[in-house]
Amino acid sequence: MAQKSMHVTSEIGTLRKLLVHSPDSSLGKVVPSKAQDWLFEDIVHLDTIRKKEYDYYTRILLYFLDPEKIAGKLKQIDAPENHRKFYKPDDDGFHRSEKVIELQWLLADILKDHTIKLKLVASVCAIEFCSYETQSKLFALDHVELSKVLISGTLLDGRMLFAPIPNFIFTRDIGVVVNDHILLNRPAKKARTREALLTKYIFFNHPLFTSFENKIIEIEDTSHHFLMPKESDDKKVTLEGGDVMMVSTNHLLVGVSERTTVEAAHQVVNLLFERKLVDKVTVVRIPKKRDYMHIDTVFTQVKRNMWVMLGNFSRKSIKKEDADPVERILESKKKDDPIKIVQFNRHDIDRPVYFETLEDLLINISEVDLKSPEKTAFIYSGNSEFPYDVREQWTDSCNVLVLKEGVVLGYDRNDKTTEAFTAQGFNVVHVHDLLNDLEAGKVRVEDLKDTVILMPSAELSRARGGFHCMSLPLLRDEIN
Ligand SMILES: NC(=[NH2+])NCCC[C@H](N)C(=O)O
Repeated sequence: MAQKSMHVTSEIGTLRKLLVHSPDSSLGKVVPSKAQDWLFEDIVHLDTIRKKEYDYYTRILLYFLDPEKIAGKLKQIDAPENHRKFYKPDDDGFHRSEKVIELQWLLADILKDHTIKLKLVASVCAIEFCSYETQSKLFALDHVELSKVLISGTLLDGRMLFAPIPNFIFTRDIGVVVNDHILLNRPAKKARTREALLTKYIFFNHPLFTSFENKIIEIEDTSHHFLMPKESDDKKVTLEGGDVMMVSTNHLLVGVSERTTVEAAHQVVNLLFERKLVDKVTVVRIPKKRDYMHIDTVFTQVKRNMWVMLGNFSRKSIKKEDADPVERILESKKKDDPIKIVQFNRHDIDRPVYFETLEDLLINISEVDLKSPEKTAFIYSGNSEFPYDVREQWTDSCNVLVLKEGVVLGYDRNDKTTEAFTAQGFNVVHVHDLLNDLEAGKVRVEDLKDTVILMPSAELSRARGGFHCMSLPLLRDEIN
């Protein structure tokens, strides 16, 4: 059988291809007064985020997914006279990996085509309300420069035409591969609208994605929404990839959250069932809160039988409330709405299954869908100790990316969560040391098992996303 070029059936199969976007100058343009609108809580230092943080992500991804590009060459690549050109998408020396795929590079590629350029410039100018003159000016730019301007919003001479899209590094939210299809998002926040537009053009037009022909799923507003008065926003259709998880060949999770609406989840269930893409869709409703934003900020998978999650949604914290009824009643006023979990089965759609707690669902996935013979284990954010649990969740302790089963990338600042990994028998290694050992031949990627790779995070974490958010997996090995 020919090797599939785009296929994802789990969160934990060995990662072979993904889409990323390295921090462009947008991140250096976030101003305090716009930080919240642009979905950052703070401003970040561009040079640090690039050189001291994100470059490590690129290196480790290439080491695992496309080693020919990097193994044994790091010293040369990082020599000062090379000025990081290996990491710069618009530079001739850019790595151009077809495994660790950079969106800006793909965008520049499709803009070589006259018709696509025309359509995309007009669409961007329409959503950004540009003048006709600006539109003509943009159209006159060459494809590489135009790709930069469409992302950063700024011309080479420094003139700002429209807002940057600093959240473009969170490629997860753009779309999710469901078996051999891709489900595109519909962002809830205005700050992320242009991202969705640019990537839609890439998926429909770039030759790398020909295997997605007729397999791109888009969701649309319904007349229920656009004919209604403005207040009835519950019919709005928005969906972000952080709320979608392909947990097994036949099973997709969809979060209903600050970003993804009930109406969108409803459409996803129907669209996927019509196409017989999965048998089960579980809708996980979490409180609409900035801290949580998507389901992947409160849990992600580590191994077939292991998950990292926020204890607030744990069976234990729900039980604790039974202890003292007065306390429970008073406390419950300020507690989050409980999580609600409903699972639909394509063959018996009128009889959904309800799960009481998040752990019940995750155990069911591990033991029923993934047939794990071992007991399911949970690692809790901040080891479930207040206030570390919520502090570390805020800096994405629950948002890890699996490179291969049991080998995950996480932030180095979440100390208590890291301790909880150690208690489960995990090795902990800093990416810097791991890269040195890999280059020295002391360690091989194939030999790594049950390991948390700690990534520098002082600046990156202020953008409010972790490595799960910074990745759009396109190909993962099947797990058996
Ligand atoms: N899948 C995720 N959790 N993505 C995180 C996105 C963070 C980004 N600043 C936002 O608020 O949109």
